[in-house]
Amino acid sequence: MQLQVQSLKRKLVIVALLTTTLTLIFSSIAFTWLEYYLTRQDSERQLTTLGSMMARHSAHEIKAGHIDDLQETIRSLSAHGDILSGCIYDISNHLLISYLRDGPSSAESCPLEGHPDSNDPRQWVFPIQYNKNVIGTLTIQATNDSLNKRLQQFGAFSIVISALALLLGFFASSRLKELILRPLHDLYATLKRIAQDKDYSIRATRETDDELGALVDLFNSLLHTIESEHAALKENEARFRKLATFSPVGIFQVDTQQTLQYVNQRWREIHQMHGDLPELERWFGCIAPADLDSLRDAWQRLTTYQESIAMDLRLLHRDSTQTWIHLMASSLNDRDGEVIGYLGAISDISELKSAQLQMENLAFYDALTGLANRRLFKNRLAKSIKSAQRTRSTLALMFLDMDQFKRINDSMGHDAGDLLLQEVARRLSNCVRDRDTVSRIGGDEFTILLTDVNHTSDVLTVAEKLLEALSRPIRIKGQDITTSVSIGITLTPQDSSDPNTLMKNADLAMYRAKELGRNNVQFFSEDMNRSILEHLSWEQEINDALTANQFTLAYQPKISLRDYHTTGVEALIRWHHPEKGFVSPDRFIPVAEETGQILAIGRWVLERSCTEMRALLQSGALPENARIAVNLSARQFAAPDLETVISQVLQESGLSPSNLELEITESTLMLDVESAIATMASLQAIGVRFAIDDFGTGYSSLAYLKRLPIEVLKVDRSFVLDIPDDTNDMAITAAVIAMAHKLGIIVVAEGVESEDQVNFLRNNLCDEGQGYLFSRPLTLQQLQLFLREAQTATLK
Ligand SMILES: Nc1nc2c(ncn2[C@@H]2O[C@H](COP(=O)(O)O[C@H]3[C@@H](O)[C@H](n4cnc5c(=O)[nH]c(N)nc54)O[C@@H]3COP(=O)(O)O)[C@@H](O)[C@H]2O)c(=O)[nH]1
Repeated sequence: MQLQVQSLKRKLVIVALLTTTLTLIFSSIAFTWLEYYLTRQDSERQLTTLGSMMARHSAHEIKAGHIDDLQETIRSLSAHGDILSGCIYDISNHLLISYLRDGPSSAESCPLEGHPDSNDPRQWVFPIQYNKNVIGTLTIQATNDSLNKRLQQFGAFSIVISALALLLGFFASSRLKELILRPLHDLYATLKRIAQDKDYSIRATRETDDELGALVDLFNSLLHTIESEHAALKENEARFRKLATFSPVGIFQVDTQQTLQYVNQRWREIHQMHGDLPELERWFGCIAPADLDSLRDAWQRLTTYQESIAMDLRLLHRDSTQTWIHLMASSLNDRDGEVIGYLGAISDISELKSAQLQMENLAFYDALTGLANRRLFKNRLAKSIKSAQRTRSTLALMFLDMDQFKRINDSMGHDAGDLLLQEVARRLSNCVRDRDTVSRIGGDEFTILLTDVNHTSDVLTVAEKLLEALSRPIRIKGQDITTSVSIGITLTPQDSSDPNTLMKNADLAMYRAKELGRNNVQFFSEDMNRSILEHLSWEQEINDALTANQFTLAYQPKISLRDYHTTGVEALIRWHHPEKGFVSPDRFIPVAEETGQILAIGRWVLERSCTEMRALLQSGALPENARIAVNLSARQFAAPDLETVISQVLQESGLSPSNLELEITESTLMLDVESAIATMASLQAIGVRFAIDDFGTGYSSLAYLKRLPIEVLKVDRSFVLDIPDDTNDMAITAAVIAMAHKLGIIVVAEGVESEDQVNFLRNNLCDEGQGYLFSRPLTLQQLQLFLREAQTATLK
């Protein structure tokens, strides 16, 4: 800036001097030339006049022959300093008389005598006339001496004048500089000081009354405005700072780089944070993990779309305590709308929250036991029903009523009654999972909501646990009190999906339990009651059957429909109950599946079938590529140790994996296709083959079928059953066979009972058949006989 001011000064001086110099040069040249021209003209006029006068005068003297007088006349030319020579000639141009300024020896001579005119002086020739007759000639030669002298004098004068003018110009420009630039410089210096000191009270001094003075006035008035606004701004800021400092609300400011710029005292108090301002991330780190995602989400929306924040959050302190805060934040924008930061406020709403919680507690919780009240229970029941409908899961609603509570309450007083209810509530809560809801819906009535019920037997287990928990004596006021409850149970979706109906169902079931002699559990539906009880007894009996070796295996041959040879056998479990007789696998396998007993049963079936198959193969009863097909239930298939179990069984029995075929139903495979593919692939890798059982009864997803490593597909017997009467079933069976062949899968038709069915299956190129037509499931001995007879028949 300084540099520019100096350059302005220099420019001003240079321009002034240059202008003056050029003006002087041009005017000097012009005046000199004019002077020269005029002086020369004047000198020539004088010499012409002198020559004319002398010629006229000489005429008389020549005529009169007065040569002496002529001499006198010509000598008068000496009065004129510039005349070099004057010569008078007669008519014949003979020199009569002459005047030579520098004497006869000078270089000058009379021109008509033919002397060279070396210096080229100016020359005039005048005829001398007498009575209009030319009687002679006068010549005059003159130098430019006086002209030159005059020019020299003029030049010297001009130089002196120019020098004076230049001096004057320099002086004038310095003065000008002083007059214009100094006020400008002062103005500049003032501005610089203001900028440096931020002191808007400084004023520039007005020194002139001209435009510069007006500029200073304008500048000062501008300063005045800025000073006032600055003061107002400072006042506002001071007010804000004071407000912020003493504010009961925590205030914070974040810049666009996401750095905390300012927090007030209250903000620090709420956060229990002192020292340097934390990074925004560290601040976020103080927020309870449960609220962090929503805060990040809101902050993202604030910084991206300038959406203001207003939310409740929990702040975690180092001492593990927490503070509820209400956070509000919005963007700060400049005049052009550009975001320049974010301003926010937080207030401690812990007390508000706890009051709210208390209110909620009053509204939703039982003040005596702290359990959910009827309102909250019904609320949760409705929500759980919806969620169970979505996830296709089962809920159980239990209605509990304390037996003899009124008697205890009346005899021991209400205090004791309250203590009893509190203890009952505690014991009930201890018997269920956290996600289940226990509530006291009034007096001595409790309800329990069990979510995600896997098996109905589990509900009974919980109910029995509750009965047991409450059967233990409760010590109140030094007295052991024995109490019991009657429990009514209803299930959704089985009984109803309406909350009120379910409450009514459970209530009714509870009354039935009371009628049946208290300390009792009853399910709402009779069927359910029966089936649950049956279920429980089956569970026990299966355990007994396993230990008492009541299970056996039957084998049903699979026959090639091309040449009717036995390709393998399917192992089917049989249970000969000591009292009930033959129990169908359809009856006990689902129970074993529910209780998990299927794992033990399944292992037994695998071990027995593999061992017996190995013996059959070794005896040559079956061809060496024959396979034993073993059914795997869903739970078995999903067991993480399936591969280990199969490998162990194969190793122990000595059966080659290539002689083992595992049958899995379509529905089992579809439970989790990806993991089914992985399980099958790992077993296939050791040489075990897979068959898909009951094909057509489940999802029949051909898309999945392509992805599953299946080698055998068993068409469900429900399709074979009505061949040749049901054209639909026939079309489906034919299509399934064709499709499976396209995928390179062997097809086995189940439940083949007639020749017509065989003909149809053969016509449609079905590979194998299994059914009563060929053989019912056989004992090992029967199978051996069957195979022997088949071999004999083939030989014949
Ligand atoms: N997880 C296990 N499941 C097993 C095991 N053993 C049997 N089962 C499954 O139980 C269901 C009933 O089996 P079962 O009563 O043994 O019936 C089988 C055959 O007897 C019957 N069958 C065979 N041919 C015919 C016929 O021509 N007509 C007719 N009405 N029924 C016939 O079909 C049953 C075999 O079916 P599948 O297994 O689909 O090939 C049954 O689902 C068995 O799978 C076991 O050890 N583990």
